[in-house]
Amino acid sequence: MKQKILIVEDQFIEANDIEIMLIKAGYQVTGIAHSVQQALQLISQQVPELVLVDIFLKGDRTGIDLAEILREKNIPFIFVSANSNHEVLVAAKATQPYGFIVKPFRERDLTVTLEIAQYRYENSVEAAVRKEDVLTEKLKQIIQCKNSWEEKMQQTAVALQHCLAFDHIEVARKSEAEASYTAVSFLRIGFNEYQQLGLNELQTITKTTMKQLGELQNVIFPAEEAMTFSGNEFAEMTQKPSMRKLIAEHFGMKSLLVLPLKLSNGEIILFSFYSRKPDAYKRDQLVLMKTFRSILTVAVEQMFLMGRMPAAVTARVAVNSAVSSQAALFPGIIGKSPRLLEVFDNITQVAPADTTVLILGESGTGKERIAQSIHDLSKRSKQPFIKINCAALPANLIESELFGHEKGAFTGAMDKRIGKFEMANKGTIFLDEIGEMPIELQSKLLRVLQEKEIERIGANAPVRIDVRIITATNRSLEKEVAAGRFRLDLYYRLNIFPVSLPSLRERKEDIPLLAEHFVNLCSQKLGKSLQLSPAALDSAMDYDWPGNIRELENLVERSAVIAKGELITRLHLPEPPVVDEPSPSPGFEFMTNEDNERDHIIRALKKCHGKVWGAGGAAELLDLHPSTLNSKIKKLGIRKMPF
Ligand SMILES: Nc1ncnc2c1ncn2[C@@H]1O[C@H](COP(=O)(O)OP(=O)(O)OP(=O)(O)O)[C@@H](O)[C@H]1O
Repeated sequence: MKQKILIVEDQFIEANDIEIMLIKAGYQVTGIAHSVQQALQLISQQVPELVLVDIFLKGDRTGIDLAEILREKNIPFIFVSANSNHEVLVAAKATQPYGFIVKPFRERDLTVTLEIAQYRYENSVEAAVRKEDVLTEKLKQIIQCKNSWEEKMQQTAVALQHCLAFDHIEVARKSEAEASYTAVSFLRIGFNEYQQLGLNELQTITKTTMKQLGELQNVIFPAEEAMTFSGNEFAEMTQKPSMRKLIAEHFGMKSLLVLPLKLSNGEIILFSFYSRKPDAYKRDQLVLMKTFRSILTVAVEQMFLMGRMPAAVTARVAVNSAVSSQAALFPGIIGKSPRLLEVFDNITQVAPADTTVLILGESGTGKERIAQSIHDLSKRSKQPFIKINCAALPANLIESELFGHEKGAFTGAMDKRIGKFEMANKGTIFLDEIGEMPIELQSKLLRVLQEKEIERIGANAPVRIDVRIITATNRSLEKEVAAGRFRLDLYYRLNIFPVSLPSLRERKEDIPLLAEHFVNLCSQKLGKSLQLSPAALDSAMDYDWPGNIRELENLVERSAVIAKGELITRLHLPEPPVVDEPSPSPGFEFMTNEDNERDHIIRALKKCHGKVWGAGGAAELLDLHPSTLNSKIKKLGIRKMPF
């Protein structure tokens, strides 16, 4: 039986059309609402399995307002709208819909969108179940090993990290008889690396006396319910002196999720997860943690039976040999910044499943490396990992490259050829620069995703394949969809599990480690023992890195070759960005289109201080692809000069 669907649409005729399409396709329509209020009324009478929501509705509330309520109620929804401008897409996307369908649409578009929604929903449910299974298994192992209480807690923290990302965790115990908590807490300092923070550490780091710390510990917050605090709520909660305020201020934490566990003897164990991201914890994370509550309670209770939590905790850096290190799991991926750790968390979560992954990030941020890691950490690791760059192939070759061809399928097809998809069978295919895939081919890719079969050009029967798909792009696919260059249904199929890679500018704290790594690689290559001078490192920290890690890697290599001795005293960074002055006002003379375009680009470059790529760059401002802008700069002969 297909899903029960509620239609929320204020245009009578359109609502009617949708209803006819749905019924014809075998869906059950629970009702048609013309406003948010009416929709809520209908939902209170019968909960639908999915809601189709128009964005602009009669009344003062929009479909986006309804979407937020639906998320609260855990009811999946799809937007239906004629308006696909970028701002609306961004606002709609923030509500995490299961699909988006643009009017006017055909019956087939609607049914495909519904199928994708179903697939995505099942995937998210399956992901939650998988996380719970993995956590249960890990907790069992932790209980059985003969470690101390703190070690067990640290291992529990590591296990939880894969379910809920955090930068600091505190586990506190409050017995009925006692007025204050005893707590053990860990600050994340690397992937699977935590520093245990006891009162002694806090005293040193925060320059607070033991007496003051004792007083702060006595400020206890009610802990009956699982709750999240972010944004203003977090700021308000951390106004008055307390341990929470101390942690927030000294470690830069910006949001909190608290999860109280009530043990059978009445004691309360309070898990506090802190994150440096202001919006890390929302309803979804809360729901997920609540589902883990019972398995955590049982596990913590058993850990208690084996050893009490110490009243005063001595601090030390907790390094656990039982957990795999970053170097072992992600060889060659350097960095410890919170943004990169978040990426590692995402990868470890998604790698074991067959879920399709979309890697987003500027050029040179390491998308290919990350794709390789996902493959290496998956159960397909012994099978092929096939990469293909959709931007590097001429449009007329991509199809045969991807799907292969039969002998004589087209002029020049002298032999039968196996395509990349077939080569990747049982393994993983990595489609880089997916945003560049020609629209005609996108429907074929969609078919592979839906039917799990491919057809060689010129063949008369499809071939079944079992391939995990990882894609990557440095473009905004939403913008591509809005511009009609990328299929919305394909976007939803690919965007099941997005992993966003930070630019190097967003994780400058990793530059010293990365620079050292590349210097070591050069030393090996050149048979020297190279070092980077502090001044050269400082210049790297000040630079904007539009080309990200690849640019850093290339610059280190170039500077190493140029360096006279073994000390690299200078990184040969590009000259500060400089651009022409726009042409003087034309007065009564007419300007050509070319002059206008030239001036327009120069103004944009000046506004962005000469930056072309990435966030805040001229390409973004002009809504152009950076390489398109670069070729225009060349073509229009825009020269460099100081500004
Ligand atoms: N975290 C990292 N640590 C060390 N080296 C890295 C890291 N990330 C990327 N690199 C190196 O930087 C270079 C660029 O990485 P990669 O090719 O994966 O980037 P990309 O995002 O796929 O680029 P593009 O979008 O241009 O295809 C590679 O040589 C890669 O090995």
